[in-house]
This record gives sequence, structure tokens and C-alpha cells, in this order.
Amino acid sequence: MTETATIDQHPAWKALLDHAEAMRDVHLKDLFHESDQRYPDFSRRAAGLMLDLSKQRWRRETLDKLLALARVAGVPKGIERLLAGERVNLSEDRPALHTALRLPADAHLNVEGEDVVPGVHRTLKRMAAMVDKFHAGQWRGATGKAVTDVVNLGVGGSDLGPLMVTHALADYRPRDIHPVEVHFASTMDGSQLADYLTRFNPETTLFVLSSKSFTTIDTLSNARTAQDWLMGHLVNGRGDRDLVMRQHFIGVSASPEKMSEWGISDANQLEFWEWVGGRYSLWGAIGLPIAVAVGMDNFRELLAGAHEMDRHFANAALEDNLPVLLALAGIWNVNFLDIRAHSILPYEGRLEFFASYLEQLEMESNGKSTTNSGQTTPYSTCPVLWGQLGPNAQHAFYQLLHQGTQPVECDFIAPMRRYDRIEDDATRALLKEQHRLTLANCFAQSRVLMLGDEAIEDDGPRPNHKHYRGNQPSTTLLLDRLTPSTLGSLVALYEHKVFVQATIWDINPFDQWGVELGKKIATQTERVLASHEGVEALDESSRHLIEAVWRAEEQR
Ligand SMILES: O=P(O)(O)OC[C@H]1O[C@H](O)[C@H](O)[C@@H](O)[C@@H]1O
Repeated sequence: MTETATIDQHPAWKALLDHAEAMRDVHLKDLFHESDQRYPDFSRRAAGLMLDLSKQRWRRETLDKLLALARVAGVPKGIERLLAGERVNLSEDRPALHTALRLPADAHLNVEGEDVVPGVHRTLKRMAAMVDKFHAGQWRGATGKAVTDVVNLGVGGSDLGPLMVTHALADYRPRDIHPVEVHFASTMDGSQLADYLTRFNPETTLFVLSSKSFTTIDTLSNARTAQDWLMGHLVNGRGDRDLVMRQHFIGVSASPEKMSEWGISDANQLEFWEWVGGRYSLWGAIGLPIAVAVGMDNFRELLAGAHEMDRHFANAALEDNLPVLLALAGIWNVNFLDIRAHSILPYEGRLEFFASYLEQLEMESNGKSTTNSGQTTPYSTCPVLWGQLGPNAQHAFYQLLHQGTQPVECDFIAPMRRYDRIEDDATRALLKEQHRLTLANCFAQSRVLMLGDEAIEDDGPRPNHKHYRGNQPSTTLLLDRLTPSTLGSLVALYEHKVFVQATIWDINPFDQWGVELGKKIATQTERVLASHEGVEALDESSRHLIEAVWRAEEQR
């Protein structure tokens, strides 16, 4: 390839286009008739996860061609460079070292002359000390009462990861500790926060200000309201402002200066590094709410599970490498079968926020159209990704999956075992039955998506409106159980999948310049809204919307 040629110019890409043409009329159901080795050919296990890609619309030959593409696109070298801490984030000229956050304490990783592991473990120790204090009932508010509610104020990567994991591991809350509830407020309109402020006791509420940059207006405006609420209730002669700041605020950021400026005391600052991307940051100090909710031991298990996936990613051959295979299935669907929508469907209530989490991880990372050398990508990149708990989605948008006009790729995710720990026999039996029902639905849906009408034998002829075309590809991911460790490997699996796809598409998954312009314009628009000046310079639609708001304000 010449310097400027994009990957679609490579013979490996062209071979896939020809192959896709030959596959165009092949229905998924026929692929299963071609071989009785399809499941062993297309399923792999690693780190407590079982990945079944046999319901993808591909053949062994397809996978071989995709693996060839991965090789010419430099995936093996890319993996090495990522894990070694090289500057893979080109536009910001820095490494992307989320994997360093889950290295064991006795590991070493020299990044530009410095071993980063000791710093990572110093932070984990400081987190552990904070968590111990909460769980012992020794973290006291300004009036001396033990803290009972910890509210994370953050957005994007400083919210979605901790929120998703805290929810997913709700069964792992330690017993016999001073009870501390963890809550999340992200919305800039203050709705979530306002709800907490009406219900919580300021004397026993602590806020964690989570923001890598410590400049995000959403978080800072929530923080200001929270601070004002605390000061209003706690500083009327009964204490002083410094005490409230010390006992009711923790800061987590890559900018200690900004935390100090805001008033976070040094002892309550947890720092992380510029080389940890926001949406990849739940593994370090941004994970503090997780550790408060489930305890430090479980948090360390989460890291260990992710690390196991990192080792698999580093060492497994490409054809057995789960993140690589998952990425290649996505590339095949987007670039060669023209399937540009991807649904994430967990069959496990505790994974309620998993789809939202992946929406940021995948679309903010790979929603790009400029290659690393500055060209416009002549091919599609990240598909539109959305999802919801599978069983609920069955009653909502599955209609489109089965009979709509959009081709969609689906990821079904479920634990094989559930509810083993329920003590009461009768309740356990019933809940296990519910779990079986859920798995049956999960497997039934992927079968119908694949086979269409044929999923039901001897069902007789059907009118068109009852016809299921099938032929929609899906991936099934089974976890042994949903534990801190398997959750860690699941998340790391998707992180690495995103990296592999980015490497093939030759885009940078670690920046997000596309969100900057909106922020700037919002600042200007806020000025117009507040000052009533400059509206005439805006477009007609925006002008009328703003004027409608002003009129509504006048009518109050
Ligand atoms: O952690 P912060 O610096 O507050 O950033 C929070 C979020 O906001 C930004 O706009 C980015 O799009 C996200 O990637 C980031 O996670």
C-alpha cells in the first residue's frame, strides 16, 4: 500500500467485497446445512466468557479473509503497541493505558522511562482507605453523623461506567458494614440531583465530583447546586465551610490544580492520568462509587477479570482471540453486508445500563470519518448502536428486528447460571425457573432472527403480514455467572473489540473532537438566552425557539 491509500484499496478488502457479492443471496439457515461443524468452528471460550459467532452470516472462508484483512491492517502490531503504552492516541499524542489500571501490583510497565504500576496501586490503596472509612461508619459529615449516601456527580465516562457496574454487581454488596447507598446524578438540568436534594439528609450526604477534565459544565453546575445546598443547611453557625468541604466532597480528576481551585481538600483528591481516556476510566479512581457499593475486594476482582481478558487479547492467536473475532464480525456486517445498526440485548436485569455504557464506548470511540493520516474514510465506520434489556425490548422494538426493513446485527448476552445464592429454597426454585424462562427467550429470539418462519416446524403457510424473513445475524455471549470477574472480562472484551475495529478502519478510538463544537455553541447560546442579546445573528429556527422561551418566561 502507498502512504495515502486507505484500507479499502488493499487487495484483502477487495477480496472481501467479491466474497460478499458471492454471499449476497445466502440465507443463514442454509449455512447450518452446509456443515455440522459450524458451532465448534465459530465459538470460543476465554476468561469466563463463551462467544458464539455461528449465527453470523459468514463462512469459514469469510473469516479467513477477514483475518487476512486484520493482519494487513496491522492488528497484531497494534495490540502490542496499545498494551506497551505507545502513543496510540495520535491526535492527542499520548498512550491509552486503561489496561495498566488492571495490572497486578507485582507487574511492571515502563512508559517513556517510568514504571506506571506503582502509581496505579498507590491510588487503589487510597481508594481502599476511603472505602474502609465509609464501611466502618467513620466517614462523618460536618455535624458528626456517619455518611449514608454517596452521590457521584459526573457525566459520560465519569458516570456511565460506574453506574453500569454498580448496578450489575448489586448482588455483591458486602454485608455487616455500615450501610452506604451510592447514587448517580449526571444530567445538566439538575433533575436527578433535585430529586436527591429533596430526599437526602445533608448531614449524611457526600458528593464525589468525578470529572477527568474538571471543566465539564454539566458536572460543575450540579456540583455548585450541591455545594450551595450543603452550605445552606450546614453552615449556619454550626460548622464552617472548610469542614463541610472536607467532610462532604471527594474529587476525582486528572487535574489536581482544578480540584484545589474548586475547594476539594488535598486529602480528598484522587488523581488519575491523562493517558486514561474518560470512557475507559472505570478501572481506577473513577470507579470509587463501585468500590463503595461492592467493596474493594470485589472491585479488585473486577480488575482481575479485565486483566485476564487483556492477557488473552495479548497472547491468543488472532483466530482464537475473542475481541478480534467480535470485531471482525462487526466489520463484516458494516462494511461488506451493509448492516449499519447494532442492537445490544442483555438477558439479565442487572445489565440494565450495559447498552448505554456500550453506546458511549463504541460510538464515541469509533464514530469517526477521518483516518489517522487525515483522509476522509471512503468506507463506513461505527454502526448505530442501541439496546435495552432483551426481555423488555421483546415487548418494544423487536417488531422491527423481525419484520422491519432495516437489517440489524444483535448481541445477545446472558449468564448461564443465576440465583445460586438465594437462601430460601422455594424462592430460589422460582427465581431459577424465571432465569430458565429468560434463557429460553434469549435462544428463541436469536433462532427466529436467524431462521425466520422455519424456526417453527409444520406451521403451515402464512399470509405476508405473519411472515418472518429471518437472516438477521447475531452473536451470543454467555457468562458462566455474572460476577465481578466475568463482568470485568466482558467490558474489556468490548474495549478491545473497539480498538481492533479502529485499527482496521485506521481511525483514532481515543479522542472525541466531534463533541467539542456543540459545547462551544452551547456556551454562546446560553449567553444569548440569558442576556436577551444577539438572537438576530442566529438561524431562523433557533431564533424562534429562543423567543418562544422568552415569551413563556414573561407569562409566568
Ligand atoms: O470526565 P469529564 O472530563 O467531565 O468528561 C465527561 C465526558 O464529557 C465529554 O464531553 C466527553 O464527550 C466524554 O468522553 C467524557 O467522558
